[in-house]
Amino acid sequence: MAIRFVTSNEGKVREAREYLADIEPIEQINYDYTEVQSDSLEEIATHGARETFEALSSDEPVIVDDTGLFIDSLEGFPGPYSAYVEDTVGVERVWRLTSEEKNKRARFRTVLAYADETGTETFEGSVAGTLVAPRGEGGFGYDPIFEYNGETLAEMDTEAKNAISHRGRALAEFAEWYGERTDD
Ligand SMILES: O=c1[nH]c(=O)c2ncn([C@@H]3O[C@H](COP(=O)(O)OP(=O)(O)OP(=O)(O)O)[C@@H](O)[C@H]3O)c2[nH]1
Ligand SMILES: [Mg+2]
Repeated sequence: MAIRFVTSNEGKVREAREYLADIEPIEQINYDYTEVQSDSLEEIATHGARETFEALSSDEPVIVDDTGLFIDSLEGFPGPYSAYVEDTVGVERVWRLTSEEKNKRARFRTVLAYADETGTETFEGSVAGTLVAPRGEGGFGYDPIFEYNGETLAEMDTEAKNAISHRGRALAEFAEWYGERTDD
């Protein structure tokens, strides 16, 4: 049975497909679920997945991915507001905000929520890295300013990014759980 990935972000879908291709087909759908006002990615993703599953008549399970960039020197900003901050001030200015700070550490976190008729489950992944001046053409979002092991996420191909990324780790957890569950 296909899994419906509820998102407007094609980069997320590309990464999920690369990872889950052998498990289930991933179908992208747009559904404007309520983004609850919360500083918890888990709460936002769980509500989104549940609401979407209940609203659509099909039995096919849904997943929602809520991601944030948490910058140490800015007390975790933009965190759950990462999409809003990218759309308003943009990635380049987020870099400039932190370029003067001594501590350039940041962390990406993804919470993936899965919902079907039996309930909702969440899976989490995170990666720590260093903020740098933008480099690379791949990826999306904040990828060009986030360096891991000498390379920005935008300098990696999808497979290399998935192997170390917040989303890749959440997808790995999900795939393990989903595999065990469909075995029996
Ligand atoms: O450098 C990045 N590497 C990533 O792997 C990544 N994943 C998400 N993001 C960005 O973080 C915000 C998440 O917001 P978000 O979870 O609400 O997603 P979104 O609004 O883009 O799509 P949707 O799924 O909500 O429709 C948005 O600004 C995304 O561009 C990333 N940036
Ligand atoms: Mg969003």
